Amino acid sequence: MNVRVKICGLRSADDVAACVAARANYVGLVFFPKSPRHLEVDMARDVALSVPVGLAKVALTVDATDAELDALIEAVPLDMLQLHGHETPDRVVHVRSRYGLPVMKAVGIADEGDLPALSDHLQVADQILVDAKPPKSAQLPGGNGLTFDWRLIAGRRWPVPWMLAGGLNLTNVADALRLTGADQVDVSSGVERAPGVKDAAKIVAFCDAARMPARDAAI
Ligand SMILES: O=C(O)c1ccccc1NCC(=O)[C@H](O)[C@H](O)COP(=O)(O)O
Repeated sequence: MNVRVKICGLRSADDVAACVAARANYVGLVFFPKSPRHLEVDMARDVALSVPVGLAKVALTVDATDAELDALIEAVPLDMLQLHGHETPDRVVHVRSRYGLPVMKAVGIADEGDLPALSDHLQVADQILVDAKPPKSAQLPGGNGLTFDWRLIAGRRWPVPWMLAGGLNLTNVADALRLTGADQVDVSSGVERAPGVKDAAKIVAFCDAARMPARDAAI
C-alpha cells in the first residue's frame, strides 16, 4: 500500500526540510493561538514559501471566521484547509466555495456515538481526518498525542479520502494502519522532542515506519 503521510505543526524552514527528506506528502501549519505550534501569518508565509512543489501545504484552523480565513489565505500560499473545530457541514460547504481550496474536516472519535459525525461530512468535505476526540479537560482540540480505539473504525470504508490521526508514533503507526486499513496518516506530537518542537530524525523514522511494506507487528 502506498501510504501518504501528513506532518502537522511545522514552525520553520528546517522543519520543512525534514519533511522533504522524509518524503512526507502533506505539511500542516497550525493557526490556533493557544497551541505551542501556532504560527502568526507572517511566519507562516515564510514557512509556506519554503515548501517545494509536490508537498501539500495544509492550514489548520479552529472555528475561524471568514475575516480570519480571508487574512490567512491572502498572505499564505496554501493547498488545503483543515477545519479542526465545531464547523458544521454547511460551514464546510461555505468555506470550500468561498476559497476554492479543498477542505479536510477533522472529526474526533472517542466512542461509537461519535461515528455519525463522520458520515455528516462525507457529502461536503474533500477529505476527512479521523482523529482522537480531545478529553473535556484538554486545552487543545487536537494535537494532544492521544489515541482512540482503532477497532471502532476497523474495516470501515468511506467514499472520500481520509486520514487517521491521534497519538500516532514510530512504534504504533504500523499497527494502526494494519488494523484500520487507512492509507493516509497524520502526526504531530509523535514526531516532536518537546511540545511544538519537531524532531527531524523522528519525522524520517515515522515516515519510514508508515511506509514499511511488511507490517507484521502483533496487534
Ligand atoms: O497541534 C495543535 O496544536 C492543534 C491545535 C488545535 C487543533 C488541532 C491541533 N492539532 C491537530 C493535529 O496536529 C493532528 O491533526 C492530530 O490531532 C494529531 O495530533 P497528535 O495526536 O499530536 O499526533
